Amino acid sequence: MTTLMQFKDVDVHYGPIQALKKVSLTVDEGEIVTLIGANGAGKSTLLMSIFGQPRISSGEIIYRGEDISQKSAHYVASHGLAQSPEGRRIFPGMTVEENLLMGTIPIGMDHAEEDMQRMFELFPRLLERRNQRASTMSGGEQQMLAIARALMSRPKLLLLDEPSLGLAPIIVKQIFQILEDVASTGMTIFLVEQNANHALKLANRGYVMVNGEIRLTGTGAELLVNPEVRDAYLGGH
Ligand SMILES: Nc1ncnc2c1ncn2[C@@H]1O[C@H](COP(=O)(O)OP(=O)(O)OP(=O)(O)O)[C@@H](O)[C@H]1O
Repeated sequence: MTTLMQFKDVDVHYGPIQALKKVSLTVDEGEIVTLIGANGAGKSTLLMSIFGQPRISSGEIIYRGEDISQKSAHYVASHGLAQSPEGRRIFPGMTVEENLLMGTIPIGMDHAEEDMQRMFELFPRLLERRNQRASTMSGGEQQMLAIARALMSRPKLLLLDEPSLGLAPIIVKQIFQILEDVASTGMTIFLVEQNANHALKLANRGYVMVNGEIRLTGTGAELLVNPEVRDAYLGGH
């Protein structure tokens, strides 16, 4: 397997607070890897550090053989990394179509029309809403739009920050079904989630983060039955 992204002993500090402590993890091509952990564990910090905000204080972030930890967000985005951020951050006043076009910024408009059609096949709901302002859509639809927008830059690695956040269980199920569909196209996915149950069922491998440290790692199936994971993240079920 080819390693696509690797964190090697990464530390991140916010002033006196150490948010990431010697974090090491790998994502291989074609895998779905999840990072689970409680509120405040450091999951978003890890994702954002890929784009240089915050900058890491030591260690390396290797992407396709190159240390990208000191590169600009634009450099990272134009080299095949796309993120659907926590809270979605779509443009509320823009239509679905306009939001999708914003996703092409890192690569240019050459394939925009063709890629938009692909997104409408993957997300039929977005086709129905293509001329609607994003702010008028439901939370689940907005999440679909955020994922589709990230895919518009033809990423090699799709980074997702808590796609289930604030959504009703039935919608969460739909979102995870879509992620399975996206993964079946060969896309490599790194998924940060508090919803351990769904995330571990979807993922090939997972990491558990506690207070900025990687506490456990294993296949999704192994972590699902791990007693510590069950107690802390699956409500003991
Ligand atoms: N900009 C910041 N300045 C100072 N401290 C921060 C900043 N952002 C995050 N932190 C702190 O760093 C730690 C990790 O936060 P982070 O948001 O990465 O956690 P998380 O696991 O993503 O949680 P959540 O699920 O709430 O997003 C927390 O203690 C948080 O308070």
